[in-house]
Amino acid sequence: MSNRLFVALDTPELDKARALASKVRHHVGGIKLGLEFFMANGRSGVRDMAELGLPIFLDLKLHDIPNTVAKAIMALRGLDPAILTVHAAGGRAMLEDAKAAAPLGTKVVAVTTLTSLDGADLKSIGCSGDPHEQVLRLTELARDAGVDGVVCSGEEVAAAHKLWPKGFFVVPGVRPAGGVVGDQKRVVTPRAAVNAGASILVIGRPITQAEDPDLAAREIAGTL
Ligand SMILES: O=c1ccn([C@@H]2O[C@H](COP(=O)(O)O)[C@@H](O)[C@H]2O)c(=O)[nH]1
Repeated sequence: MSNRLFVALDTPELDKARALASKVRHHVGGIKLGLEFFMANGRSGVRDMAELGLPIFLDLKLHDIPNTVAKAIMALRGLDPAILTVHAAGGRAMLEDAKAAAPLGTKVVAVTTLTSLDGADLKSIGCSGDPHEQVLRLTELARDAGVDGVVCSGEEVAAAHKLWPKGFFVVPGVRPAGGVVGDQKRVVTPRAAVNAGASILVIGRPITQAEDPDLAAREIAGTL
């Protein structure tokens, strides 16, 4: 992928998403649409955004029993996003069925441990080990289940890449040096994420909430 920067357009407003995408389109390699966009705009909204001609990453983070996830993915047929997310914690059978249900051209990527969680959060939901161990455990599971890659933070991507040299690694929780971290807890800079082995970076607010999103995207892309 020539430009590894995917912009997260986290808004329910189609017009706003379209306007932002038009502003940054020359500095990003793709567009990430998440739950808030999909809940508000559905399939037609995704189709609308695809008209810009950039790859679409549909970040729905599906997590349910295997049959339900597979049927949900089949119901997306026709949209054929470049990338689609499911939660690795759904387990091996769910990951296998998700991959089998997805169109050939769609990379199915498993979320390992949300970048908004730290060790204390994991402990509070009953997970033993720190985020690093949890990411590696779920990376092995995703690899063995036959999906295309994982989502992890820039703090774990080098170790995950070592476990799975042919995997596709999506890294959110990325902030330019000194940027506002917000609700993210495991954060690295764009350059550090790429150096550690990220296949693509997902960056939202540092671009979409900047005074000049076009300039912010250009500056970030320039550091990669
Ligand atoms: O572990 C994860 C998985 C997905 N995300 C998504 O990435 C973007 C990050 O947005 P920022 O504004 O740059 O924080 C957002 O759409 C999340 O849903 C993540 O952050 N962490």
